[in-house]
Amino acid sequence: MRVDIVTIFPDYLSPLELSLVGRARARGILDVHLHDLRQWADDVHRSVDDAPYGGGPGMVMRPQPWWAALTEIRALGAADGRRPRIVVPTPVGRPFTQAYAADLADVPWLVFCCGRYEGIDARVIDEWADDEISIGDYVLAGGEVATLVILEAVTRLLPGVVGNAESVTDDSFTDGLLEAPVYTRPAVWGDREVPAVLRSGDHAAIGRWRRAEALRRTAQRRPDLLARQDQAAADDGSGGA
Ligand SMILES: NC(=O)c1ccno1
Repeated sequence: MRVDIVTIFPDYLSPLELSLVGRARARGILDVHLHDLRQWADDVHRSVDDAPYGGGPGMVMRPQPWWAALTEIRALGAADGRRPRIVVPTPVGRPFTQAYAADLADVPWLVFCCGRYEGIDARVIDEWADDEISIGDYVLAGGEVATLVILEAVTRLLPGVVGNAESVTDDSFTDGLLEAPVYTRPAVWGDREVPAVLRSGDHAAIGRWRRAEALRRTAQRRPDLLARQDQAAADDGSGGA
């Protein structure tokens, strides 16, 4: 997978050199290119923002640098007919979910546009954005942190990135539920003991316990996920969660 990231703060993306994503890059599974938006700004001051039409607080990112940047980046694929999927992280986007991450993990070329200030001129979004994605109902100072979140969730789904493929398929949300609690040694820690079933060696019972705990946790913390499962089950005629 190729990933291009356009930002006015390339250093904000330095965590992409570390850990899981860093290892995926070192192994050639992920090919990341960072671009400073200012290199495309057409004025001597390399300005990327201007006052908003209609007034209001803050500044808006100008269309010219983004148009030039995305035109040049998209042209990289022209020779062999490749076209990137262009993603804009924004609080007004579609909610990012595990399913969305799985969708993006199948895309060979992603381009992330990291907005700043009050956002990017709407004409850029209208023309260029394939996806506007929100990682949650809150506002960040820019799209860089959201890009890191999205990229980590996507990268761990790429073949060969996570050693034990099962740890990906057993993730929270993969089956629509929150994951069951996890434990490791020692069996007793203070006055707290690991549930006996997990030390029983009875894999069928352990599977039942984990499913029951996942359902309990999901009902307690995210009843909306259960409602979504029930609706999906009703739609395809199978039983509920
Ligand atoms: N909530 C978000 O995804 C976001 C992206 C940029 N600012 O906020």
